[in-house]
Parts: sequence; C-alpha cells; structure tokens
Amino acid sequence: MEKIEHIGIAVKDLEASNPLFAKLLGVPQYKMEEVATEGVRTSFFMSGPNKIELLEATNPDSPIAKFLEKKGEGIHHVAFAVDDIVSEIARLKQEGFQILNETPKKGADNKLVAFLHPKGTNGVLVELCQEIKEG
Ligand SMILES: CC[C@H](C(=O)O)C(=O)SCCNC(=O)CCNC(=O)[C@H](O)C(C)(C)COP(=O)(O)OP(=O)(O)OC[C@H]1O[C@@H](n2cnc3c(N)ncnc32)[C@H](O)[C@@H]1OP(=O)(O)O
Ligand SMILES: [Co+2]
Repeated sequence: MEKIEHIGIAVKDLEASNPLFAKLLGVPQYKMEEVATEGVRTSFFMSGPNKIELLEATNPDSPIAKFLEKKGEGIHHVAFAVDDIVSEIARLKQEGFQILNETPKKGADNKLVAFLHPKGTNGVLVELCQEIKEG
C-alpha cells in the first residue's frame, strides 16, 4: 500500500455538494465523471496532496444509494494507491481479507480498482487503486 489515494464521500446531490466542498477546500472540482458500472456520478477535488471524491448515486441499486439510505451522507470509503493491484489482491487474500472483486475493475479517474469488505477491516470500506498507465 502506498499513500491514501482518495477519500470517498457519499452525497445526495453533487450540485449542492460541489460548491460546498469548493468553499471548504478553496479549490473547484477538477473533474466530474460517471462510472455507470458502479451506479455513481463522481466529482474530484485536489487540496494540496489530498484527493476528495464526492459520489452521488445514479440508480437506486447503487452501493451509494444503499449507503445513503442506511447511514446518510458521509465518508464512504478510503482508497489506497497500489503499484500492482493484482499482486496486492493476492497478498490481501492470502492475509485473509475478503476481496469483493478479485478481478480489478475500471474505476474513475483512470484507475483499476478493487474493494475489500468492511466487515474485515473494522468497518472501513477499503478501495485499492492502480493508475492505468497509457501506452
Ligand atoms: C469505482 C468508482 C469510484 C472510484 O474511486 O473509482 C468508487 O469509489 S465507486 C464506490 C462505490 N462502489 C462500491 O462501494 C463497491 C464496493 N461496495 C460494495 O460492494 C457494497 O457496497 C458492500 C458489499 C460494501 C455493501 O453492500 P451490501 O449490499 O452488503 O449492503 P449492506 O447495506 O447490506 O451492507 C452490509 C454491511 O456492510 C456495511 N457497509 C456497507 N457499506 C459500507 C461502507 N461504505 N462502509 C462501512 N460499512 C459499510 C453495512 O452497514 C452493513 O453492515 P451491518 O452491520 O450489517 O449494518
Ligand atoms: Co473511490
């Protein structure tokens, strides 16, 4: 695990949360992206070295919709940058963590991602992110 790649925050309405976080961080979002496979619309902010990902559900089956229903708005996950997501998944599986998708999937912001079940990480949904290198 390298550094924290981003903190994911579940929000009801990006149109309301984008200006709020822009005021909070003093910077506008640098990107908005929909990830249909996850049922989310996201916006990203960079505040110094810290990346914040706001997530809004795009359908009622989205993990974000379920989370909002159950827990309301708030921190949804912590994402870590990894150099080699396939070997990191193998290592974590070996260590006994429950990997939710053993095959990395395309995430937002040009990443391959995988998730660990929060039941096995003291209630914190952990995401692994590997930069997709061009070429
Ligand atoms: C990929 C685009 C973007 C990126 O960065 O690139 C993203 O980050 S997309 C983020 C959205 N996608 C995901 O979250 C995928 C992984 N998540 C899942 O597969 C599910 O959300 C899962 C398995 C964590 C929970 O789904 P389930 O259907 O089991 O929902 P339940 O409400 O029944 O939850 C079971 C149990 O887990 C607790 N829970 C759920 N979500 C979270 C969470 N985010 N953090 C901590 N705990 C969570 C929930 O409270 C239930 O616990 P219980 O004690 O039974 O209440
Ligand atoms: Co994320």
